[in-house]
Amino acid sequence: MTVDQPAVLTLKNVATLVNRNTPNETKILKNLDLQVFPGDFITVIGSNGAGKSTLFNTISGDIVPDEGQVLLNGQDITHDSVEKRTKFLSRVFQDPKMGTAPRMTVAENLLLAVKRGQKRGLGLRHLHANKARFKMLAATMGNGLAERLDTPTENLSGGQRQTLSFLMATLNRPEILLLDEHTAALDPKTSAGLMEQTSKTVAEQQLTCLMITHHMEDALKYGNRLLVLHAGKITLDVRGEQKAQMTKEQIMQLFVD
Ligand SMILES: Nc1ncnc2c1ncn2[C@@H]1O[C@H](COP(=O)(O)OP(=O)(O)OP(=O)(O)O)[C@@H](O)[C@H]1O
Repeated sequence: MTVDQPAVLTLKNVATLVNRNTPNETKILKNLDLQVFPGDFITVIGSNGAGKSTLFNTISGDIVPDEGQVLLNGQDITHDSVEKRTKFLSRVFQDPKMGTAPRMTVAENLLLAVKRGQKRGLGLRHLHANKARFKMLAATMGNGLAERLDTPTENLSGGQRQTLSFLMATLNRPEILLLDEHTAALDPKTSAGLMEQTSKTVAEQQLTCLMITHHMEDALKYGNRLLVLHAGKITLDVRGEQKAQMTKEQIMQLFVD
């Protein structure tokens, strides 16, 4: 992470309303400002309903904010569609079923990920040419995925499927990677394995990444920066040594307060 470089992603005074112009109108994100710098690995925590998913939906383009702007490398992308943003942004969701096409094999899914954002698509005939690379990539995950390249993803375990989603999301080195509780649906051992792999990939590729988690330990252990969201506002934003010094108890206290 380099704060002396210009921000990759900027949220300027972003506000999101629901039930607009009704008596139930509520502001979810409350004029939020955020600058994400190249190589930032930000863990995002907050109680249920704090606005974490709304924040990610705003970054991904699923939600257009009612006020404020979203900028990528200084360019206004506030009104750019989700599809347009897939050129620079990848997201992995909590549900292992979300990131992959179930009837397609592991290799075919990986080919889809390679094709993403390219003007001219790669035909399935390119599968063979990419097989060796896919096998090598899958082998780095160390969970048997490399032996299942020709298996439809619906026949994979949840852990393997989520690992594949993660691989697909990082294959083309996205400028921004959003991890939306991506290990929450996995058993503790599998979850820990994917978290280690995540940390390794983010470091190796020097990715800029935001990760929502409800695991305090993971929020503290991983990343260079920690955000706490509460009632639509960022109530804590620490990085580097300051983050490293934080304890679980201090974070819990923030939630109580
Ligand atoms: N379309 C909507 N209509 C009404 N309220 C909404 C809508 N979308 C979100 N909310 C409310 O906005 C608040 C923030 O929701 P959001 O899903 O962003 O929180 P979160 O921090 O991701 O929560 P969780 O940890 O439970 O996933 C919640 O109180 C939620 O009920």
